[in-house]
Amino acid sequence: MAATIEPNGVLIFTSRREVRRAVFDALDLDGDFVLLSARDAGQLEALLADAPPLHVVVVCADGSADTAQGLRILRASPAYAALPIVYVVDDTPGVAPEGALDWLRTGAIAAELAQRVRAALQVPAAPAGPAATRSDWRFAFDAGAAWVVASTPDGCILDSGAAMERLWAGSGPVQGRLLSEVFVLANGSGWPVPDGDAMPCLLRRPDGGQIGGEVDVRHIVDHGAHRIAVAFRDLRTVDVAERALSLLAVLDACPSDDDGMSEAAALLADALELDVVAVWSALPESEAGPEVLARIWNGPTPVEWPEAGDLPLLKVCLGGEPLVRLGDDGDAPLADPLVEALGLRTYVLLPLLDERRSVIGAVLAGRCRPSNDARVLAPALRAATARFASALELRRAREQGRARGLVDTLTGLPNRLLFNDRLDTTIREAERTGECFATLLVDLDRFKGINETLGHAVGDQVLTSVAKRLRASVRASDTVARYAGDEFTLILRHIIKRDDVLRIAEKVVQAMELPLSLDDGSELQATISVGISFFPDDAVDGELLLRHADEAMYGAKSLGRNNYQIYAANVDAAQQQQAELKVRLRHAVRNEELRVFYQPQVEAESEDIVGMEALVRWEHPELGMISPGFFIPLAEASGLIVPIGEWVLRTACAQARAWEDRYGLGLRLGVNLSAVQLMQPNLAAVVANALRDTRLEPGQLELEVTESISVKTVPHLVETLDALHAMGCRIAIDDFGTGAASLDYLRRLPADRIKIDQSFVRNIGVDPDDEAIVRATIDMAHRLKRGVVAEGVEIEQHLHFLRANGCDELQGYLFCRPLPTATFEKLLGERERLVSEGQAIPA
Ligand SMILES: Nc1nc2c(ncn2[C@@H]2O[C@@H]3COP(=O)(O)O[C@H]4[C@@H](O)[C@H](n5cnc6c(=O)[nH]c(N)nc65)O[C@@H]4COP(=O)(O)O[C@H]3[C@H]2O)c(=O)[nH]1
Repeated sequence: MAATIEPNGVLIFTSRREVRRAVFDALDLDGDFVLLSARDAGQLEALLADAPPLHVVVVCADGSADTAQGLRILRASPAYAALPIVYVVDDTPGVAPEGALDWLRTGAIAAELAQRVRAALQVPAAPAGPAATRSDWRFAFDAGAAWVVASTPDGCILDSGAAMERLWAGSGPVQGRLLSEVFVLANGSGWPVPDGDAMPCLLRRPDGGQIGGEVDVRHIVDHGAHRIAVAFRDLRTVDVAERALSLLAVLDACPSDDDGMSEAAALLADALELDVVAVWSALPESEAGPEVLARIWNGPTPVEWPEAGDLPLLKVCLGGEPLVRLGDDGDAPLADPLVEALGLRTYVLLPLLDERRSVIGAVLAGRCRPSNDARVLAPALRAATARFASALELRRAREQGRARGLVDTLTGLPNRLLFNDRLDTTIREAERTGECFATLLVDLDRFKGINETLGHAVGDQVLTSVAKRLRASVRASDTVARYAGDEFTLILRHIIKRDDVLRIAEKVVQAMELPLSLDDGSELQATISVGISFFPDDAVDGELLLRHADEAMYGAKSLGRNNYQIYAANVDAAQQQQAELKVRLRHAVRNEELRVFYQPQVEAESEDIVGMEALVRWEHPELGMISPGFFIPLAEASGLIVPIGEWVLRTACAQARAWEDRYGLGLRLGVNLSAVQLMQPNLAAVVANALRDTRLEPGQLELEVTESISVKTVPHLVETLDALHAMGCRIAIDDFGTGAASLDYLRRLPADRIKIDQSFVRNIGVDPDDEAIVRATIDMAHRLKRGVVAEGVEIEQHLHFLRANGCDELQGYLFCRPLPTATFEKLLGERERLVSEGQAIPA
């Protein structure tokens, strides 16, 4: 008989619930580990008293007194003193926790922890006492930096990283040298210097070679000894394009008003070490002459600026000609009072062009010394110029009056210019916050025909009504703009799941279903085609996002109009893959490739588990775990959802019964029913058989019916659900609030509970409209004597809001992700253990 391999005991010690949860999720997938957790030193002590077999400890190095106390308890126990510890540290660089065998940042738990714990298991137990291993200096620096560590105060280099060895290569060991021999600080300071970042510095090699760069310096304590850690960044590797791009990103963060323009000019001057940056606006039709909008002068002495109208170079540039002078060589420059007054030896004067390529201003960048960095200067300035030009155009539009310039007079919606500005702002924010959003391009089908046959007045009425319906289909925080003629553009913010956007797109298309009423009392049926692209998946710049949405919109048109399509980089390939998967899915049940995961639902006040939702997964042999969000629609389209749904129901009921027999908690089991299943005349019999065969109490089974299923499209929906209800099963309305008929649903269906859709929960703290919907939904459900579960509870803020507003139960990543059967079982086991010990129940 093969020997069974005992799982390794891993102790997780942290008071931070989100870290505990992440560690649990990362380690508890394959059953290799038995996990124990302690939140504080007291709990740790109680746990160790039972002498559980432990092999590795994962500790969150939060610097707290309680963590230090816990570590002392661990080290004081002879059985555990030599256990390897893997530390989890926050994402900012810090100092190595004493005695760390290994460490990782919190952000890397999911990707790296299991591997590091396995590696730690291979390390022979170290003798108790302070670690004698070589220190790991990655704590002090970003990964990949070329670092050295020196003693203090003499600055003798004791240790160095691989990147440093590479820079030093072929020149003997760097250890033993003095910091002052190796690093020459540009400001002339001698070593040691205080802590600091990005200090310009030369790395001097014994072969005489010098490398220009920067150093970050940290004074750290390692095992009680004071050290200086120095990280060197080789600036030779900074590529031209990268510098231009990062400059552009900085400039982009400036607002597009006059202050923003001065801010951008100052940033440009700093980044490129320019002595002067000036921006002029010049309207071709204006008699007033060029107007200075921003003027940065970093030159040695104050100067008197000549009148803009008297500058020959500016005049040439405003005529559309760029002027570049990078040193004293070449033809004698055109005499210019400004160049002379400022003493410029290097300058670039570029025209600013609007979208129609008309000159609307000029930008001057210059230095009082010759330049040898034209490769950086030219592209960086070109990038900056585009930014100044669009700010200038926007400013001009604002000057012309908000009503005329930025808002479309017919529909009252933002126009193209304002939309582009909002899109840029949204991109900048999203880059900072990591938010995902969608861009929709909406085109009226056959609008040209309406305009030509019924006249422009009717065309205008159609556009106005469509604008109103679009505005009404989305949230107040979303943008709807009239982009051009019959084209509208939308930005849908804070998107987590693509499905959320598809739902809104569906709503937008459906919003046109009712005919539009015209002024003369007649009616007209309009339809629209919608293209969707996603930031950042499809593109990270506004122009490309719109281009992709446009392509998708043409895809919708070619599919017969009156529908929406998502941008797909390669539509054919995606369709081909779907067709192949459909074939494969046919055999998934037989091949035992489907799995049921379970996600706990907890009582809002106590956070104790009261139920679970069964969620199917497809473990494709080559593609790995496939989400139901992807394959359930395929299964529905091919009718395969009927056998798959029945398999999920039977598997989950049998499991719920087994847990009931073992733990007796009366947990409720939620199982999703799709519209196709609800259309089967024998559904009630299928459910009854599953309950009979598995011996699960009908009252423990909750069938979840999504709100998007329409009473109209599923014949006998009410009767079917009534029959299931009469059997004793509970009915929950899933995704509540996302459809058009929420109230109607509640009144007509025998629902016991509603599940607030996660798109609303996610916007708690983000969108007051959605908060109001959540509050109203809870209130309405309670008035109608229905229970409420909130889905997608991810952060403490969601929890507090939902609790404060009386939501009964909660489900979401904050408490637990959907878990495979074995892991869920461990969760129940852990709960039982804590309850039997009289301890608080794990959240
Ligand atoms: N972002 C986020 N998501 C959270 C959080 N908590 C739970 N979720 C996810 O939200 C979904 C909840 O299920 P659903 O609304 O019924 O939505 C389900 C359901 O409509 C469908 N589905 C899953 N299993 C079945 C099934 O057996 N039969 C049918 N007909 N549909 C199923 O697929 C959908 C997606 O399932 P999953 O991918 O498992 O996604 C699950 C779950 O993993 C959270 O805090 N944040």
